[in-house]
Amino acid sequence: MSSLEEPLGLGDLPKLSINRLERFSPNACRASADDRSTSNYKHHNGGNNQTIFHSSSHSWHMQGQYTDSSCNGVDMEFRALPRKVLWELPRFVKIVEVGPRDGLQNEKSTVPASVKIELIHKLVASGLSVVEATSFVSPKWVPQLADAKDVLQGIRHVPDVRFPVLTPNLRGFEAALAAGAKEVAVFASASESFSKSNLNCTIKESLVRYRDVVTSAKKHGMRIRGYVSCVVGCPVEGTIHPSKVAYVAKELYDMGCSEISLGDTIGVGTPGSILAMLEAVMSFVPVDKLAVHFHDTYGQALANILVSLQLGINIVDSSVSGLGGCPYAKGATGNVATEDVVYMLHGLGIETNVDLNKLMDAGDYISKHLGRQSGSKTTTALRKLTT
Ligand SMILES: CC(C)(COP(=O)([O-])OP(=O)([O-])OC[C@H]1O[C@@H](n2cnc3c(N)ncnc32)[C@H](O)[C@@H]1OP(=O)([O-])[O-])[C@@H](O)C(=O)NCCC(=O)NCCSC(=O)C[C@@](C)(O)CC(=O)[O-]
Repeated sequence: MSSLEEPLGLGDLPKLSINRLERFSPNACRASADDRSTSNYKHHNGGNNQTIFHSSSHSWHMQGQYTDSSCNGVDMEFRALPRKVLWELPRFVKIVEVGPRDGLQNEKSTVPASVKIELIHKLVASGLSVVEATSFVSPKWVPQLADAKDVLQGIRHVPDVRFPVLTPNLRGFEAALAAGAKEVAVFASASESFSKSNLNCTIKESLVRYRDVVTSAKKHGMRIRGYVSCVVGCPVEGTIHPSKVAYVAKELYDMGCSEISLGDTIGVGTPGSILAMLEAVMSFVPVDKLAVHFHDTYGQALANILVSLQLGINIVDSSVSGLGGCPYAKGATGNVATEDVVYMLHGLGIETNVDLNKLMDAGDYISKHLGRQSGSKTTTALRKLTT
């Protein structure tokens, strides 16, 4: 990665020539070795999820206590800020790339299976370890993904990467199994209207179907992801109450889904509404089982991710180049771009194991195929700098 692609961190701020910020350079007012030991090293989720507030070799450090005598009261006050805001951030975030499925299911022209396969290979080459590959849904409903079997066939030899696929019913599950899927996802909604338009059934009916899918998947030792869509708003019903989301999330979790992804399908959430929704869900589902899935219709997705991370969530869904939109959610734009998520996370010193450069190559590949500019602001900015 060239220096241009390195996200600006706090350590870069003195270059902005703002005097007061110079105090925040990485070498100013370093914590003593003792400070960096136990008191500033926090674990949560029973120790599985280390927070960023640690003393590793990230591009910048945020120790919580400072013993350097040159630090006066004002310094201390400013130094408390990153601690206050960033204390809960995880050290590592798992990105679930949904571009090949969520991204391409809404395209006007159908993308050939060979292009989808090449895209998935490129995404994997960037370091992504979970790529949602396709859906085994009715081709009458989503013709863009009618080639699900061919896509799975084309990636069957890729080692060490998880490729979950969407299954709306037992029929889809069986087709996925026969095609070699090792992991499936079921997708319910917190909105009755959306459930009807997306699955042609009520929320309760969908949960009954999913119980069958989960039971069968478990028999085959498969991991099951559960989605809840419309977690803050529905294109028909408007605002969705957090209790409805909590109910569906709990049902999916209780039936055996190992991870619950909370989808703001139409991208109307703000950190305020997301916080309220997450608080409700977290009363029923452990935070380390939750993922967030934000569409960026109103430009709120990165802010919503940040607030989710602050609450302890460390799994984020995103779509390369911001591809996407749901065919049954009018007006919804793409998912938050994976490139932008990676840029933000790296800027916060959070590890992802993703190479931004290679990820942008994957984004360029699919954008070129679709004949349009990348929907990633990071790619747009960096490409301008480098060409
Ligand atoms: C659930 C159904 C099938 C019900 O659709 P239906 O019409 O009520 O079902 P049906 O049982 O009457 O079947 C209709 C036809 O589809 C066939 N069929 C039935 N099932 C399958 C299957 N699995 N695979 C292939 N074919 C299937 C079935 O055999 C029949 O074929 P026909 O006899 O007419 O020739 C339909 O509504 C459907 O496929 N819906 C999926 C829609 C979809 O994929 N939407 C996008 C998902 S995105 C999302 O939910 C949000 C998310 C996850 O991204 C998160 C977020 O952004 O918030």
